[in-house]
Amino acid sequence: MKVLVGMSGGIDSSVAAYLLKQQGHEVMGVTMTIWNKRSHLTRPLNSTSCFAPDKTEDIIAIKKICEKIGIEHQVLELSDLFEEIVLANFKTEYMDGRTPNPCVWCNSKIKFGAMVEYAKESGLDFDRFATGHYARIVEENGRYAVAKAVDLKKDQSYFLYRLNQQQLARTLFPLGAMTKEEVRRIDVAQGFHKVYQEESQDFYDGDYTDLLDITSRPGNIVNRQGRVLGRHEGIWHYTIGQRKGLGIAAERPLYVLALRSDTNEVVVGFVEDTLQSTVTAGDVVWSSVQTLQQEVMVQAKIRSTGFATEAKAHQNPDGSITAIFSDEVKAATVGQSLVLYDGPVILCGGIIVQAC
Ligand SMILES: Nc1ncnc2c1ncn2[C@@H]1O[C@H](COP(=O)(O)OP(=O)(O)OP(=O)(O)O)[C@@H](O)[C@H]1O
Repeated sequence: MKVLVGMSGGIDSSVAAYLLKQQGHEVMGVTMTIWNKRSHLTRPLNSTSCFAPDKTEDIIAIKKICEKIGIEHQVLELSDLFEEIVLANFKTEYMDGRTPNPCVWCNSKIKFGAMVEYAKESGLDFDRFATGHYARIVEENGRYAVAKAVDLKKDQSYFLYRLNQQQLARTLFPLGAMTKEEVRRIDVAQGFHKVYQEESQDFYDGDYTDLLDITSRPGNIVNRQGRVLGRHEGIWHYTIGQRKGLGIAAERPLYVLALRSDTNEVVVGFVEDTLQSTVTAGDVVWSSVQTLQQEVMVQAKIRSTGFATEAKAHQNPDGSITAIFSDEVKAATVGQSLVLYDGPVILCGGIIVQAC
């Protein structure tokens, strides 16, 4: 089989490409560059970031690894698309007071979407696209679904729930059944990386004001009753559930409860105000099932970190999904994703529109 592997220069994609080659596939590496338009920004991330390999030395290092594995390598310049699709969405969401997860968006729209299509249009010949993600794809009753990785500590299935059936059908995750330890051992044995590489951590580690080309709009920090407690420098500097850095003295710790874009207010409250039991998500992507015909018990995740917890889920007449958690969850955030699992397998997921 001809397999195109997304190469970030990190341990995981290097080992994924190596394993596919060992299995006898015809492998080729591809690296997308997406930050070129924004070279004025501080370096987005550590050297293994999904978004980092835009510097010449990074590309040279990736090409060296590909040479070692014995595969061809191509660079695809996608900064226009990244700007149009991921950054534009990120900006709109933030300006509207939501907290988006750009990695979820980028995976479905760019990495497993536009990049793969662009690679085909550029004349690259391949049957499957592979990455070094820790996740699995299962096929049942004619449908593909994303499932958790065997190494639960490394599981990245949450970030991949928006992949559609067509994307899943052409995708391979060679590391899904491996532990990070095993992968690291292969990397060391093959000498792909001389120094230990940090994992990708976040989307962008600079100031969002620079990234989004927006000017700060100071406003009020208020409590749930509307009483003004302090001032803020722009609502996008805050995240729901945040406790530190509010700069307000109170008898008990305060948490960010909501970001109101219409009034430009940050709403704060006490820990008990951050707890919710009912979370609703729209713009649903169906993975192992096409619909929820009746109420089902699931394990649900409302953010990329932490484990899934028990909930009862149902589909609403407008197509959205609602999870009612057995134990209250903390700071479910509008704009993040609600992902429902049946054991290790993703049933569906969507963008959180309401939590109470
Ligand atoms: N710029 C890129 N071009 C092509 N594929 C990429 C790029 N960045 C990341 N990928 C693919 O997406 C996978 C997951 O990316 P992520 O940023 O989560 O890195 P990671 O888990 O630290 O993996 P790695 O160790 O390979 O960097 C990578 O293993 C790689 O296959």
